Amino acid sequence: MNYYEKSDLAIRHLPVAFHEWEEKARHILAAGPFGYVHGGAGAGDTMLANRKAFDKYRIRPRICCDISTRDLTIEIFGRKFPVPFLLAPIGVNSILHPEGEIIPAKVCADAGVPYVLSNVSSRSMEEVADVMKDAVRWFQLYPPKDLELTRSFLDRAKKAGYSAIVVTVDSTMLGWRETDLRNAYLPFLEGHGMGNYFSDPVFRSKLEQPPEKDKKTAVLKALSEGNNTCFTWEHFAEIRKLTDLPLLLKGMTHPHDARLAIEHGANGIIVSNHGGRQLDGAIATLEALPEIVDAVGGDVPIVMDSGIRRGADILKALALGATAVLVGRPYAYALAAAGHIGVKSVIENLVAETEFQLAISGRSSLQQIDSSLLTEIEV
Ligand SMILES: Cc1cc2nc3c(=O)[nH]c(=O)nc-3n(C[C@H](O)[C@H](O)[C@H](O)COP(=O)(O)O)c2cc1C
Ligand SMILES: CCCCCCC(=O)C(=O)O
Repeated sequence: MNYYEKSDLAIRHLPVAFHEWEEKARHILAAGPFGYVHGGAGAGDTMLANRKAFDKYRIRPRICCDISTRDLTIEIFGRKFPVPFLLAPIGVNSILHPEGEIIPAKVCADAGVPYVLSNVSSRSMEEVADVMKDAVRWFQLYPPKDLELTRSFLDRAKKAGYSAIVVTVDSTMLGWRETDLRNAYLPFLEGHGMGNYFSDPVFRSKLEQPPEKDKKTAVLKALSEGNNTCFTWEHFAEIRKLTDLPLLLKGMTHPHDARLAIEHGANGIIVSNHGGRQLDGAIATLEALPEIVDAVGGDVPIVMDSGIRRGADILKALALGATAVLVGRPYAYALAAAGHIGVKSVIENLVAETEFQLAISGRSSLQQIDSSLLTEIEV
């Protein structure tokens, strides 16, 4: 995208930076939904640490390099993606916009950016797949306690064209979220985020009454499946046996867990602390990344998230060894504030800014990004 196209966006008075989208969303949303997206666990220390970690690194540009062509493509599981980011799984999008996950799915499909659909999406995985046509999509799974239900989710995802499964393991118990406690707000209890459960034949077969007749019991049953506090490596190995799709394990910050994930059949790992929403006081993901990169030794792709807000963040994560990153809250705020045009604008700006940053750092392709891009400073 060039400056003239960008000025077209400016004419429409759309926000540009993350904090502007955040403020727009704060004004548009009621306290409950806004607090749910915005909040972190406990004192919010980890959420803050995720951002501060990026300040420890500065980009040291090279000069007099030919940057007349720029290549932002990456490859994961044999597929080429146009940019080094995917949209993170964010559940309950109906608290942000009536069309819910349909909007980010459509925008991703148009832009060629892969979309990771949440297990607790408001819309079913089939509805989302329908609007994405042939575009790349992954499905995120909160491993249910019930193996038959797990199999059903995995089979449905494969049938609906999802090409990888992201198993999130850092939220088998929801974090201590003080904003939500203060607001007495949990979107699931209002029926949000049940698109995949309520449309699932196995899930429905376990209910005495269908969700249409007894929603409260169905919601509580779904939540109890997802609150899978017994989950261990043995269960992950079971999931491995249930699908031939590539499996990524999301929610780790320890290098030993990265190795264990690979030993138990993971094809990729996602370094994440859930945007600081789960374990307050936990290590920032950018701080955890280098040790994990060492431990993995190039065996599988490493995706990283938590705190990615702009192009410089993406380049820093890649320079420290990530293959790609996930973008979370930025698109959630844009969805709430401006729907389709909002999410589209966030993606377009991120692509454009990443390309500018790459070029002005003296590199013409992501293959040239390594630790020599960065210098660590005292903060
Ligand atoms: C409102 C909200 C809902 C989320 N829902 C999910 C989810 O359903 N599944 C999941 O694996 N991660 C979920 N996440 C975590 C994101 O995938 C991602 O790890 C996080 O947003 C990254 O942090 P950041 O948004 O601060 O960059 C959610 C995050 C937010 C903010
Ligand atoms: C078993 C349901 C857990 C949903 C967690 C949603 C989420 O990831 C978040 O709010 O963060």
